[in-house]
Amino acid sequence: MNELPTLDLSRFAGPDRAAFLAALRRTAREIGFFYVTGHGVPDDLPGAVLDASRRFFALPEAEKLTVEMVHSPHFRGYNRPGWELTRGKPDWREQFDLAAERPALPRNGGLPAWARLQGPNQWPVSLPDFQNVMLRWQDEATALSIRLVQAFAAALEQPEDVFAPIYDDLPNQRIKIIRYPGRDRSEETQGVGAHKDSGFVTVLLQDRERGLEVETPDGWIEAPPRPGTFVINIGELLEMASSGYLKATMHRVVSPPAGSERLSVAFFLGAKLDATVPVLELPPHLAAEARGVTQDPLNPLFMEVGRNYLKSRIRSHPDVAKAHYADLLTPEELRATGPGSAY
Ligand SMILES: O=C(O)CCC(=O)C(=O)O
Ligand SMILES: [Fe+2]
Repeated sequence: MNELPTLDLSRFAGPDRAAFLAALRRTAREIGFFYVTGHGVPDDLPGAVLDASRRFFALPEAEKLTVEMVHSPHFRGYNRPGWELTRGKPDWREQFDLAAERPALPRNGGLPAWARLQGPNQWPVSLPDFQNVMLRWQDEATALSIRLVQAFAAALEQPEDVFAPIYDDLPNQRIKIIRYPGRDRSEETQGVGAHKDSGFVTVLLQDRERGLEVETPDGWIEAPPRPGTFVINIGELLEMASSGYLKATMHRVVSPPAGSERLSVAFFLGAKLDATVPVLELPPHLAAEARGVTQDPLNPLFMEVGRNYLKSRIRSHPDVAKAHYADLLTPEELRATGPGSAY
């Protein structure tokens, strides 16, 4: 196999549903990554989201730094290239993170530490349309992701809404707008290091430049942009809930060549922060094919959604952790300085 399969989600509601679910089940178990068509997202939206993203990155650095992530206990805002780490190594991408727009909870209300993740976004003041476009994308991508989660549930012969109790009302959405600057081939090429995503599913919108790579049983393959599609991948939450039937797959981005750049916008659907991941009871013929969850000692997984999510945010953003979660860090973590001070 040297390219990702393409699945037409509109078949989920059509006469062809059983064949669609069989293809989805096989793809989800073997690769965990695919292109989706028939997704129902309005035609104008992907282009508008990419245009707004391009305008954001074109702002003067001083302005981008007014919304730098370190100002936000909720891990929202801008990171300079090199300021996010994957497995302790800097990713060469600048990015802007936003999530569900909700009020911050009181810090000393006896709530668990992950409750600090909820809160408002930071918005760039000189781009008044940016917020509208991004929140519209958040709504559309949430609807698409929930539809996909329903399809995965159906593919595993569960009720479609089996996961609704852990995403209803307050799903944990996140959008990451990303620009990968070009780099000379003699330099490091980590745009973003190999990782799995943590939530239910990820919906990825790519501009024109390639760079995304996906680990398959036959080795790493490229997942170049294809107009009219999104790249979908399964996160660790669905892998845990399905005892490893649905596969959370490693992926990475290689920096584009010097003189070019790559833009992408990733949407992540996570469960409610106060939820615990349920373990589905699979029918025997599917349970026999489930591979079990792979635990990585460098990245322990927790079934409590808020705890798991806060762990990954703290590991990725040591500067934000020091500014807002110092009470959770060890003296050694607190002493470390600068973006490269991985722990
Ligand atoms: O930019 C991309 O294509 C992928 C980004 C990604 O995997 C992530 O941010 O989790
Ligand atoms: Fe990812």
